[in-house]
Amino acid sequence: MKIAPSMLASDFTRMGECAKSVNAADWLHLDIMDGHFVPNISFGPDVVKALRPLSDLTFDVHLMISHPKQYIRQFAEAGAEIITFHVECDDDIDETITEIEKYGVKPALSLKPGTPVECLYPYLDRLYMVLVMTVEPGFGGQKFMADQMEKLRALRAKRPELILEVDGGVNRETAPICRENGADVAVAGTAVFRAENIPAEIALLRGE
Ligand SMILES: O=C(CO)[C@@H](O)[C@H](O)COP(=O)(O)O
Repeated sequence: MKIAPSMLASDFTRMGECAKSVNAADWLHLDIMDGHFVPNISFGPDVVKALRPLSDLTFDVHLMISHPKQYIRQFAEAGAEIITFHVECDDDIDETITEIEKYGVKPALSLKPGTPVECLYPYLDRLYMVLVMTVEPGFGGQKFMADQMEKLRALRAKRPELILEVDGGVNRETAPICRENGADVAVAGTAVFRAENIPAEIALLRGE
């Protein structure tokens, strides 16, 4: 399982150093929150752009915003390689996927814990990845929701080749549950950035 540390859990006074500190990981997860789709506000495309030259990891941008379509160009130009947006957003889903594809970025969809997995089915053929939220989006440091694992199993059965990412509450205890249920990538914020030995923690979460 690949590990994508979430910069939301990093020390914002030294984000550059924090991005470099997780170079042993696979992807860098960048949580974008607008204070409307979720109650929290994080950071925007300028921060993604500033971090881009500091890391060779795949930039995995997760848009928790009500109107993703109008911001796709900015995040693509900032260096996003994967852009995930939410099936519950207020924009047209197919049009937003088309906008992501227009910039040569890989499109992904996410869903909140209360949203049935079937809501994603009409779009699966167009997606590179699905991000299954294992907490209510908005804040780091929440408890992992194991009941979301059935979504992973349903998606794997429906589209065996689809990349499946999990996000929220992933730590030493819950990472094995994600692996057992077929997650390809796990986002981990608190577990990675609060670790005493970050590379060792990443290896542990990967299952090495
Ligand atoms: O998108 C989110 C929260 O909305 C996640 O990326 C969390 O930020 C993951 O943080 P931890 O649960 O690992 O602390």
